[in-house]
Amino acid sequence: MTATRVLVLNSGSSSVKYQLLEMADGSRLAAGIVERIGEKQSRISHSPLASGGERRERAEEFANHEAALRAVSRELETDGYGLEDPRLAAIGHRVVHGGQAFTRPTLVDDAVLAEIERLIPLAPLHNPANLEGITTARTLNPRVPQVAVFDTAFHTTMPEHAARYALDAATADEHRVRRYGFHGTSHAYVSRKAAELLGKDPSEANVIVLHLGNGASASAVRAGRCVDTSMGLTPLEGLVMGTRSGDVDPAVVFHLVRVAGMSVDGVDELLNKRSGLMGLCGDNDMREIHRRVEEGDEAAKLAFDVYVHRLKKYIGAYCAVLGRVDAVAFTAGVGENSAPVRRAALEGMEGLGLRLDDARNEARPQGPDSGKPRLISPEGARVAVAVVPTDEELEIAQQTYALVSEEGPGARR
Ligand SMILES: Nc1ncnc2c1ncn2[C@@H]1O[C@H](COP(=O)(O)OP(=O)(O)O)[C@@H](O)[C@H]1O
Ligand SMILES: CC(=O)OP(=O)(O)O
Ligand SMILES: [Mg+2]
Repeated sequence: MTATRVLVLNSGSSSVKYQLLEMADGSRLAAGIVERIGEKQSRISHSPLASGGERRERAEEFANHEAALRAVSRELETDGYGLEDPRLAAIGHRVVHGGQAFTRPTLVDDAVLAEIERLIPLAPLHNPANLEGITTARTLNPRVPQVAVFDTAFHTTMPEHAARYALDAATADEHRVRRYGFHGTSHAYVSRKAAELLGKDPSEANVIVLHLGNGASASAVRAGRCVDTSMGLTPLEGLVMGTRSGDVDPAVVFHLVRVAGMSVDGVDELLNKRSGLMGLCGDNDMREIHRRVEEGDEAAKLAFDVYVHRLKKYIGAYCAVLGRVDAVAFTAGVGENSAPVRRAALEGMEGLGLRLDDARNEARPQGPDSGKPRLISPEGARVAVAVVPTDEELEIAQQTYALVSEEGPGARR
């Protein structure tokens, strides 16, 4: 029996999203999410897609990622897709921080695990969860290859002048302080899809990708290679996010420590978890912010305006970095669904060739078209503006499968 299936695990700080894909035809066999890991009301929601069976949802206390993954394994087993299934070719894991060491998908061994662990200080919210996902998956099936696909990998092509902070060089080198960038799997996938939508080869297209989810980042992609991105040493720099501040004057930190008497950990927590949209108006969900703006809520309006102003600045910056822009692609939860954010972000940018067709921007394609990339700029616009739904799980599965197919049975350990 040939092994043609890939299980993808995306372990976040408090959730695990997973998908089982059949690579022979690209179909999804099962998918689900475990949420609120470590809390009393954690829950699992599992959809057996291939059989068309009902979604199964259940509340259960999952103390950690190991318990969550064991539950995922049991759900898959119930559908006849146990982790011991010989049709499983590999398990692909999203790993957020790969530092400079990892520039491509990598077969996991003890040395790879040690390096992911060494990078924890640079991604304290994400890498520990990714590690626990990998070690648990290895325990559940020690024979199937485990592949790590890094958020940072796509950004390793950034030129040194974009990756460097203007800091004392010896200190920066000693402590690996540089800009790494994140969400790379999404930026890679979406920039390629945007080129395809224009009927171009990725090597011919310059694309600005705006990945606007809970975490948010922008990238400038020239001829299929990333040349700049908004996240830096950690996923805190750049755009305004759900709970993260994005760019601030670094002296804000000294001020809060020296004058406000906060601890360094306190400031870290403030900037990562109590800032962004949440900090400005008490809500991190863009849908809720739209609702409050409609009602005339001023704090929500200010949060929306700060979010959009930052976004606009990065779009302008990346027009300058790229010189010629073929497409601007909006993606992830906010980018794919919020017509008001897209409209406000591009307002007044006609001078840069950026225009929207309002009817296209407001349209909400249903059914099989809902997941497809679509243009929202008018016919004949100098720069194409597009909504391109991201699919990090599919991209991780394809990169994982390509690696184990290349390596052949020797990849098995
Ligand atoms: N219809 C919508 N309008 C505006 N924002 C939306 C809509 N649907 C989802 N979102 C926003 O998308 C965000 C989550 O994006 P997502 O890409 O799923 O995040 P992540 O994968 O980082 O958890 C939330 O802030 C949510 O408010
Ligand atoms: C790197 C990052 O910010 O990831 P997420 O958006 O999943 O939090
Ligand atoms: Mg996401």
